[in-house]
Amino acid sequence: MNILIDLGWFFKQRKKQYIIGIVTLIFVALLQVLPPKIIGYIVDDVTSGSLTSEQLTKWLVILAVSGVLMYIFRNIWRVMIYGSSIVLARTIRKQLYDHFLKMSPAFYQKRRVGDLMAHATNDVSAVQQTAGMGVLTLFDSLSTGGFVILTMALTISWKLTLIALIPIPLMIVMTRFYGKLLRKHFRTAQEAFSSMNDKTQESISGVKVIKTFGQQEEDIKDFQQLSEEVVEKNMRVARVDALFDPTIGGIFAVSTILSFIFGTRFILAGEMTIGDMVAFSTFLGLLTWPMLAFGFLFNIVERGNASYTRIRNLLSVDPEVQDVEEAIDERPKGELKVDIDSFTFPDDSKPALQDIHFSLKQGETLGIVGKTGSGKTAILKLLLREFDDYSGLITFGGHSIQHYRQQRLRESIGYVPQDHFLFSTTLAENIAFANPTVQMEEIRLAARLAHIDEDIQEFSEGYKTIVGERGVSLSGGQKQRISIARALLMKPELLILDDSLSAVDAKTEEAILRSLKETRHGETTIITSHRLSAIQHAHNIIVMEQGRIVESGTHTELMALDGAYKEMYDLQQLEASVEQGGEA
Ligand SMILES: Nc1ncnc2c1ncn2[C@@H]1O[C@H](COP(=O)(O)OP(=O)(O)OP(=O)(O)O)[C@@H](O)[C@H]1O
Repeated sequence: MNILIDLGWFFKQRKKQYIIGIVTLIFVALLQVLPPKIIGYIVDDVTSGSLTSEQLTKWLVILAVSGVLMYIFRNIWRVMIYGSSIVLARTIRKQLYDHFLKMSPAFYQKRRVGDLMAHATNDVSAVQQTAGMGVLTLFDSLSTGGFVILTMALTISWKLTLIALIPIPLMIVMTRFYGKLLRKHFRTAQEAFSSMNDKTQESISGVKVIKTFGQQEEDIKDFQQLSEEVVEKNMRVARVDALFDPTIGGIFAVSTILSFIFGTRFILAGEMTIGDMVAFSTFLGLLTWPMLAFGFLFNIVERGNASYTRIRNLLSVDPEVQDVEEAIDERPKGELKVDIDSFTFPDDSKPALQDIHFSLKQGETLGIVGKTGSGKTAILKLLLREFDDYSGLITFGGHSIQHYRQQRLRESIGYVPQDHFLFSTTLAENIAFANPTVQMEEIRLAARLAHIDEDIQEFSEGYKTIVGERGVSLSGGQKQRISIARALLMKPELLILDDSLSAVDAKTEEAILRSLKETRHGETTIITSHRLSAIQHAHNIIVMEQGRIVESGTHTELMALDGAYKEMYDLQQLEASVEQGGEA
């Protein structure tokens, strides 16, 4: 029952609705007691031959009125209690969503998307059940059961009532035991569901790779195996589930047998009338639901418990990167100074960056080059505050980047990542992602600067063309340029192109770089690239090797050094001339 206490914060929020719901529920329970009592009276009056038509009408009117009231009250409690449980699901889903958005990439590196989705769907619905059906069954079983038992004891025979209740403690013990078992199995079933969810997500996202490598059959086998596990673990849950009803039914049967044996004796002894016995057995029938509900209650509550524990475990993970107290609430602007002594990725053993020192005045362009895995993106990740755990200091506009509100820092940086992500919406909305209210003219201007406007005009619906599964498929270069337009639209103080021109041809690359140079006068730019043509005109270029800066300077200075940069340059020139020769 812990979960009902753990959800106390929500019950407090919806106090009014729950009170109305529970009070009407209790009224219904009270009203339910009337019909058997009335039937008992009618039976006795019929047996004694004293029933008048007036009396019969009176009883029938009472029955009809209580029926109408029960109809109204049942409706009210459903709206109040079930309605609140839907609000709870929405609240928890929002808590999870807010939490997901607060978390840094390190969090996602450790967790699987399918698992996170399972938390936001299956687990939330199990908790919703607890706040709806769970609360209902708790109060319904207690109030209906309580009133029925009290009426039986006080108006018919307390002795027979006690006899009928003899097997109840056994029922409580058994349902508690099943409840514990159920919680354990339900948790493992939810974990299996998470894994299957994850597999489905991964297979659908990676379907092209799976097909290209002819791995469909293997993938189907993997999926089947996970699916089998889900079935097997849910079967365990179902097996425990299946124990509740027969146990309760069995115990109820014992109660009925006991009350018939002893009821007949009491009638023969003159302690009870036949009408009393008829009423008593109807009351016993009314106890079926509270008893079953009691079983349901354990069932629902234990599922809710397991799911709420999973959700709370997830919510209790603090974001690695957080705003400091009284963080600067302004967009940083000005000189960028990077002094990183050392940085190691979480769970990694050797540093990814060491002794990285450079500065960049406002309006300047920095080029970062180096072999794959040399640490170019790692520097950018620290600038974006994806990780805070490094020794050294990065300042932007004279303050440590860790002293700005993260939101402000991110607003001032237009980051075009290597792996582009476009949403399944229109091209215009994809470009205006960071500022959805922006005018179409500005969207087009950004697209023109990124040299994607012409391509977009060629699509049948222009800027309204939908991207992704439901719409047009874009080439790698087109996606890159849309991502660049998206970043440019933010009018960032610092534009970062992380190898973002790799999929466009040399001519388009040059045109984009020229537009950037012409339009971004006072703003700073960082470009990482394998292709030296992209950074050749930068004010400063750093050459990375195994997480360290091995050379730095302008293109001319670096060429004069005759080191790693010159070697890369010569190699790329050679490649270019071979390609040209090949084409000729
Ligand atoms: N999240 C991470 N966790 C652990 N190690 C990482 C992580 N990201 C990158 N690395 C490692 O850090 C090193 C530097 O990677 P980085 O992505 O900065 O290289 P890069 O120069 O940008 O390469 P590329 O040009 O291929 O993008 C690599 O050895 C890489 O394996």
